[in-house]
Amino acid sequence: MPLDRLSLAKLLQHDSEEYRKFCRACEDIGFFYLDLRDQELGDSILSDADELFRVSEQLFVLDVKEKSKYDHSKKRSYYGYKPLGAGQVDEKGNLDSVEFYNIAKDDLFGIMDRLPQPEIIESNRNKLKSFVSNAHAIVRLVLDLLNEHLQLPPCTLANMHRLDHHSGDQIRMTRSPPQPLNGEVPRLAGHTDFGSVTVLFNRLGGLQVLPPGQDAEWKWVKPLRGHCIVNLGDSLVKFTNGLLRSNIHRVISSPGAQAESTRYSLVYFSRPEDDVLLKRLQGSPVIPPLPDGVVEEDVKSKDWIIRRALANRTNLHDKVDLESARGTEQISRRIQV
Ligand SMILES: O=C(O)CCC(=O)C(=O)O
Ligand SMILES: [Fe+2]
Repeated sequence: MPLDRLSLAKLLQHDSEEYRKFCRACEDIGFFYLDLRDQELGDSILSDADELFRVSEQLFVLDVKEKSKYDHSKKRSYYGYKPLGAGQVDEKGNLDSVEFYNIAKDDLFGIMDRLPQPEIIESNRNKLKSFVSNAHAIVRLVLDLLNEHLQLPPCTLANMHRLDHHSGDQIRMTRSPPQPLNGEVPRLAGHTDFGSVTVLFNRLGGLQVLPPGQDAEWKWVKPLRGHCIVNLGDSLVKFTNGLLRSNIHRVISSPGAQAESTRYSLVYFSRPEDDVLLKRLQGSPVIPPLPDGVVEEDVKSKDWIIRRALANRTNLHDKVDLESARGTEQISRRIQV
């Protein structure tokens, strides 16, 4: 997929051509590469990511019984461990083939009761915090540029995403075993991200996006050295009544010889603060109005995320209803009905 390659340095300097490309990418696709090289914040997060990929290897190598002590899904929390195959990916009942470990920003910054963590996480709290601070700075840049593009009152978006306030922001580490013979079933089913802005690092192919339109086909997103991938999530679609786009994406078996290797990814998900309502924002002259007679539901960020994160878990439901896991996928397709 020929995604834009935007430069962090240029966006921080508010280069007008880069800003224009950024705004277009957020409306049309909702996915772009961000070149992090030769910029202080960028170099810092690249080095955090290198270290956390090593931490992730040491985490996932633990015995599954040990890791499963940190599966909190029965307590309706998506933090901690999600075992391989814990989620259903399609109507046929096929299971995912990726394991996750989710670490709450609020836990790292001491604004929630600490969850129990394996030693390898405990001993790397400072690195994890550094990654969160840097990822959050990238998120803040994206939100401030979008705030300007939407002509919202200053800091409208930033004030819904404060680092020291309760939110579902999290780091996710993922590992997926080699699957050279299992090309048909996605490792992670097609979805839009639940929150606001995602900052993603991966090293092997496997990620695909579904462009807009009726006849769209899945396109590979190739990892690029020195870059992260940034994508927008459901809340920005809801805040802007569909002006901004949250692209459907999935993870399948890596292409060619890469299919023989274990795939890791490292993600930062930023999400609106827990009590923020996911509704069209007031005060922007460019956000389209709701159609006549449409009244939006009052759904809080926290409830939206928990519903989506746990809806496909086979240990929580007698029968998984994939429809109830959906977010803004239908809007993302941009198919006129
Ligand atoms: O592993 C990847 O490349 C993407 C993961 C992803 O989309 C997610 O965890 O939401
Ligand atoms: Fe995702």
